[in-house]
Amino acid sequence: VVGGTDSVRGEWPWQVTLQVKLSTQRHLCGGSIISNQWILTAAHCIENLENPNIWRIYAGILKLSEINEDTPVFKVQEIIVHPQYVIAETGYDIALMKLDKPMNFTDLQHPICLPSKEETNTIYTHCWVIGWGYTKEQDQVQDILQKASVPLISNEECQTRYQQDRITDKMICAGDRKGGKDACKGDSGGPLSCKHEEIWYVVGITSWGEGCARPEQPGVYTKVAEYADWILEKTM
Ligand SMILES: O=C1CSc2cc(C(=O)N[C@@H](Cc3ccccc3)C(=O)NCCc3cc(Cl)ccc3-n3cnnn3)ccc2N1
Repeated sequence: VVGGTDSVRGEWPWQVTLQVKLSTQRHLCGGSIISNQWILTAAHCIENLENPNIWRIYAGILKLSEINEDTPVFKVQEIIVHPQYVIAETGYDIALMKLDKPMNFTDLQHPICLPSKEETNTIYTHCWVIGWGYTKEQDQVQDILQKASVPLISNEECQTRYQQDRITDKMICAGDRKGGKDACKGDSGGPLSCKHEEIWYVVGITSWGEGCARPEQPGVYTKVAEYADWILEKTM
């Protein structure tokens, strides 16, 4: 996250770190707890990594350095990638991971609400991008979970910022016109979390953008409300 600050332990209890164990193990993407056995993330995180056995998921984490062999870890039983996904820039950048065992909810790890498809016209005014990603375009993954508040922008304005791409109604954009706050490498798959009438919703999934926090280049997120039916169909 560019332009963010350190989160407090327990501030984003739905945020998980999705890690890949090959010769070494490393944080690759963020994800959101949406039920005791399902994690919501981005389809692009799974590209060429479709084997469920290489994934390790950690919940209730503030600092990546707190993870060690004794840290409770979840393995993945099943990965479901949206069938229409090709690349992030053309949308359908959404995937589900089924945990190998149901998670016990605690103050530090519990789900975020899914927006319902009727809520595709709710005006969210209190949205945050969260992650362990870079804090500038050339950087490294951060130890402490970062947070930055970002304003949602209209698809019409977002389309003017991305003339080479089609900003569809299943995408949602966020960022200040002057730049300065945004997701960046390592944040993708994580939630764009918005508080509405005292309840938090995963309004977006961190997907793509032209650079990080550049002026007039907002972050582009998968609009979760547009996939409510798909998510329920796959997880119920
Ligand atoms: O230990 C390490 C060091 S290197 C490293 C890189 C990445 C990475 O590139 N992630 C990409 C996505 C990705 C995931 C898996 C494989 C390949 C790529 C990302 O987050 N991409 C974020 C995309 C993005 C989204 C928004 Cl909303 C706004 C701006 C951007 N960015 C534009 N340019 N950079 N970020 C993830 C984990 C990593 N772990």
